[in-house]
Amino acid sequence: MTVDTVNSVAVVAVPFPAQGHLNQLLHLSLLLSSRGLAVHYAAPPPHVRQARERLHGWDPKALVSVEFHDLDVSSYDSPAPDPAAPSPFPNHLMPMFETFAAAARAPLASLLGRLSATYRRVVVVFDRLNAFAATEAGRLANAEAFGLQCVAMSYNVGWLDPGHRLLRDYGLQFLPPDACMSKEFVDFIFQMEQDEQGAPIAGVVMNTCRVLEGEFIDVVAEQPQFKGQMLFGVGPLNPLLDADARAPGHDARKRHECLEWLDEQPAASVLYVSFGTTSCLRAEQVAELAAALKGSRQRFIWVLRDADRADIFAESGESRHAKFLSEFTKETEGTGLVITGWAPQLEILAHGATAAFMSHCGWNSTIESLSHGKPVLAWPMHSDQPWDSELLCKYLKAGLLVRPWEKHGETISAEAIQKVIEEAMVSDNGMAVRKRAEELGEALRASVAEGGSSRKDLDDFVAYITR
Ligand SMILES: O=c1ccn([C@@H]2O[C@H](COP(=O)(O)OP(=O)(O)O[C@H]3O[C@H](CO)[C@@H](O)[C@H](O)[C@H]3O)[C@@H](O)[C@H]2O)c(=O)[nH]1
Repeated sequence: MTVDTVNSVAVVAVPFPAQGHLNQLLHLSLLLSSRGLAVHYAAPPPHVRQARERLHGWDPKALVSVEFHDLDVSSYDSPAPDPAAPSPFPNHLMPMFETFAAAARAPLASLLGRLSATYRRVVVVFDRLNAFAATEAGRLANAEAFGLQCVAMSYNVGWLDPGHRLLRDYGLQFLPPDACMSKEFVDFIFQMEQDEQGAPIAGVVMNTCRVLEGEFIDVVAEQPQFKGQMLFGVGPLNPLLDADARAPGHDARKRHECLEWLDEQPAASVLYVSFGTTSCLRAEQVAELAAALKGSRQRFIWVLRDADRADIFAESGESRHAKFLSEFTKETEGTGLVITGWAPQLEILAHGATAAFMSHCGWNSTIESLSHGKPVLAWPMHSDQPWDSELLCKYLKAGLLVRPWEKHGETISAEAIQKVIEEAMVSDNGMAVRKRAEELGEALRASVAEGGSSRKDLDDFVAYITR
């Protein structure tokens, strides 16, 4: 591949505007720009800013290698999430999702038009929720489109055929999408799929790899919907940090205080607790979890925050738990830390003092945890998370279930939570699950290293788009 071949290709990344998606396309953008490709990242202005400010695991200086573009969309409501809502799905984000889907197409088309006039080829890598980007790429003679799959590939197997033999063989349950997502969001996905039917898609880049989902990737490749598409399993996309948990280019003066605290703790002694960016716990559930953490006498870091707003910069920064926290932090001083702001999750997971992760099983959290060799205490909240929890606990055997999704309407008692914490942190079974996660961590590291399957798929993807 000559320098000219690389230079004559522009990659345009089009993320879906929510943290768990912005993040993955930014990792991929940085990986591609580190290979010398011209990469453009296009999103509504607050989401460009969000993706840049929350970048993790990379030297922030790397951001200069990507060109960021604002896709101006009209204003939308950005309400606070409702922790007491009957459905755990973050429906408060719907006005923004709908505005984005309707309005981002025109500014994207104009960006693609400009790039198409300058470059030999324009490669659009779009979040698979944004199929309109593939339609726009299809209007240009020198553009092609690849979807980025931001959730487990095995999720597609369940989505296409919940009774598939592979699921039956492993005793895995796939819940219908409309059980775990709001009706509005399911309708939104189907509407987008329908509108863009026939959009020309060259292939799918997957934030997963053969170590985790080889059998499922093979099944998906056989499905009529994916026939003729190339599949590239390039994950984990998140950087893999060493156990000293120092991201490249890190500035010791800006290191989060929780990392200093972790430095003081014994190896593999801390439970990390966090539920991503789209979930809230009801006040009574917060109290039960707090009692479990205290009762277990295990060291912990707990990220206690609500779901993001559509525009995270509209957030007040105040925690609704401030009163409860002033007491709890006194009672647990020395044993645990509570973070109400943004936590450096990758660094925490990489740290040698971290033993395990109590998580809602968002796909980022799942793959970030496994890629740092840490098991998951699975507490799925909505969307693909119940599936990820099945995969983690029953298939990969690197997770322990805190509570099945079916009980999402109930408050889980402190005793029940504490039992799982103790199982993970001190029992023989917990040790076996931790060992299994460690093995997977090593296998994932090997996947992205020279000779590994993810490295090869990324090489193949770059070779194909620069052909
Ligand atoms: O204080 C925090 C909180 C979160 N994170 C990061 O934020 C991301 C959260 O992503 P994820 O774990 O996937 O959870 P959600 O934010 O809930 O992600 C949404 O998007 C995912 C990808 O589509 C889906 O798998 C989830 O179900 C969906 O809720 C991860 O990279 C975390 O490392 C931090 O760094 N610090």
